[in-house]
Amino acid sequence: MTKIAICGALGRMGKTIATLIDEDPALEFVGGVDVGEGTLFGKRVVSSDDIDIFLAEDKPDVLIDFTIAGAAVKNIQAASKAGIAVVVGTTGFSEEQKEENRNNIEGTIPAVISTNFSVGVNIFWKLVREAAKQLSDYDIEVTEAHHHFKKDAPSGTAKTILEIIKEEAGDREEMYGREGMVGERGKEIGVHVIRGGDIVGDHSVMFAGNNEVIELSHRAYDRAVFAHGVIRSAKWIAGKKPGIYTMDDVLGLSG
Ligand SMILES: NC(=O)C1=CN([C@@H]2O[C@H](COP(=O)(O)OP(=O)(O)OC[C@H]3O[C@@H](n4cnc5c(N)ncnc54)[C@H](O)[C@@H]3O)[C@@H](O)[C@H]2O)C=CC1
Ligand SMILES: O=C(O)C1=N[C@H](C(=O)O)C[C@H](O)C1
Repeated sequence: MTKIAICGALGRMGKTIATLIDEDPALEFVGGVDVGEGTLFGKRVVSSDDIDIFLAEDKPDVLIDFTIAGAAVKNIQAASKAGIAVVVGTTGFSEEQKEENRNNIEGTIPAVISTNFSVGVNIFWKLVREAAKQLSDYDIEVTEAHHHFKKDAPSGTAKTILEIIKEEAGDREEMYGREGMVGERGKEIGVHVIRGGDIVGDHSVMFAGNNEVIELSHRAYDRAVFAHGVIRSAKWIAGKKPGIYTMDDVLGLSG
């Protein structure tokens, strides 16, 4: 039985993940951490100030983090001190925060970190990579849409898409929206962010050439698609060697 705790337990993703853990006979939900205290599936959710004592007392095998970037850095540090594996879905990290996470993880604990835990998105990224490689001279535009509560922009998934395109189609400037006399299009990647309603998560990449357009897109209809990937990762990471792993490792798609 793998014991799991969740940081951000009372949030949208936290509750979705806890529901799947509760239904899984191979997993035990031991409780969580959030800004305020509470309960979830009969287990305590403690204040983030008490994370060290919570980890020492409840001893999860895996700590899952879906919070905000600044909080996630501290939570990963706490897991590292306690020697607990982590699965991190939080997005919006700065380069400095990513470096801090690497320092806390490498050589100390195993971690799966992904900007998107949906299996579909992980395959979508591979399709984007192939298209960017083959159509490196086409004009490329990335669009993402999310619910109106989302704090970071562009989404972590869109940032991963931008990294992939730059790796395959050459380093290009990002152009966030366009307004006024913008002149002829340059060697850039247009980036467009939509926020509204309860959109779970849409991403699309357009490759526009002469007389043809190819568009690849992914739409999540339910947060359960992310949560299922998180559960798969939590089962996979328990007992692994220290280091940072990706969903490619979890899904056996590396190499
Ligand atoms: N990688 C992936 O597949 C996915 C990533 N996300 C990311 O996960 C994060 C959370 O998303 P949602 O659940 O929609 O947000 P949310 O706002 O519903 O939940 C975040 C929770 O974290 C709590 N929190 C804030 N500071 C904390 C701290 N110091 N310690 C513990 N808890 C703290 C908040 O009170 C809240 O309950 C975002 O960064 C989002 O982009 C969301 C969906 C999928
Ligand atoms: O905040 C969200 O909701 C989501 N965040 C992730 C991101 O920033 O890419 C993944 C998903 O799109 C939902």
